[in-house]
Amino acid sequence: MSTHLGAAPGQIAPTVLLPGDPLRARWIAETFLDDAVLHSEVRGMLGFTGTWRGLPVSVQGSGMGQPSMAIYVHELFSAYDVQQVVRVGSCGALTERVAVRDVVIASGACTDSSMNRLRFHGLDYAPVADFGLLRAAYDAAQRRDDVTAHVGLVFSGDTFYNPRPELTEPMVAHGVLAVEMEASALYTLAAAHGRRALAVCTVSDHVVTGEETTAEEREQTFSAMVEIALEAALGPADDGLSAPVA
Ligand SMILES: O=P(O)(O)O[C@H]1O[C@H](CO)[C@@H](O)[C@H]1O
Ligand SMILES: O=c1cc[nH]c(=O)[nH]1
Repeated sequence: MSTHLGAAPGQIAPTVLLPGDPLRARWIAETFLDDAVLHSEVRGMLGFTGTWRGLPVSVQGSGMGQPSMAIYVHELFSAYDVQQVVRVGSCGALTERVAVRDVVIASGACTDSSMNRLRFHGLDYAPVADFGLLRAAYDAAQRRDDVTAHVGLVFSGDTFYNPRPELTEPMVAHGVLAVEMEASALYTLAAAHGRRALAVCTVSDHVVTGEETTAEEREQTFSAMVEIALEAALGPADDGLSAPVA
């Protein structure tokens, strides 16, 4: 056990999917994993371990915002030796190039959070995704015909209700596709611990058009994102074409 996770040593897999919503964690475990076991419910932040295509994988709720997420990811890395974390989140689209229910694979994350500046004594740091996970997620998304995926920057904000809407236009002009609340600190923590991280997010709402999904849809319907994350972390289905030549 660690301070905020109830799992016994060895109960968490080297690969963890990380939704903010603990109920999305339960839906993922029940929908995509075989033999999923609940191993943590401290503060209601549910964590499960099961298998996907025979490979061990865990799913852990992280809460909303970088301080909450960082508690869980720090403990996953330092107490459970987790090797790779793929955030499976929701995000708000900032540009009409991106539609509700599209998937955004975050190559890097800007932020207004002070967490990185505290770590680097006021200097800026550029948090980026693990390239291997990023490339694998892009490839997994390209194999599907049921979702449009975008690779680019997200903005990991400390506030959900944006106090500075005038910043949306310059951010979009500088390549930011969507807003969410965790990727930046996740990427920094992974770098600090020498582990792999990626954020794959489904667009739950559109900051420009006002279109939005319901809370239930955000909890239980973002399947493509989950399958892309699983394939990125654990490998594509064996299609028989990649078997080694005898
Ligand atoms: O749906 P999740 O993964 O929680 O992600 C997004 O949703 C929450 C805000 O509603 C924030 O955590 C944001 O990053
Ligand atoms: O942080 C978030 C997450 C989803 N949608 C938003 O607008 N912001």
